Amino acid sequence: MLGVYYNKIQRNIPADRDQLVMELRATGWMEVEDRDAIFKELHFKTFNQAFGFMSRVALQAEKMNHHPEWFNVYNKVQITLTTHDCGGISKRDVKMAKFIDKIALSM
Ligand SMILES: C[C@H](O)[C@H](O)[C@H]1CNC2=NC(N)=NC(=O)C2=N1
Repeated sequence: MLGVYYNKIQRNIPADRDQLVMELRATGWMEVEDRDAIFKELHFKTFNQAFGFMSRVALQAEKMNHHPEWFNVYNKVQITLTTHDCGGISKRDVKMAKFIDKIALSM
């Protein structure tokens, strides 16, 4: 099952990929221009909230063995998601993006 799980969302199945990326776009994610990855910028009220959010995402990332590339300054967190093993966006990234959205809403 690991093979399936890690599968890149193929560019040659545009309908599937477009559907998933469209759903993510609706929640503020965008496709990165120069690599196959998705990106989102989140703003919190305080550094404490931003870091609290990051802590919860970090625990989930470790559980999934799927870690975000991220950058934090005070209350702002920029996140890029991609899958090294397949060199692009996979279902793991979609799962992580949805988790991130859920946690951000709960902060
Ligand atoms: C060797 C290790 O399993 C891999 O590098 C894991 C760790 N974290 C990861 N994180 C992300 N975002 N993508 C990966 O493909 C990935 N793979």
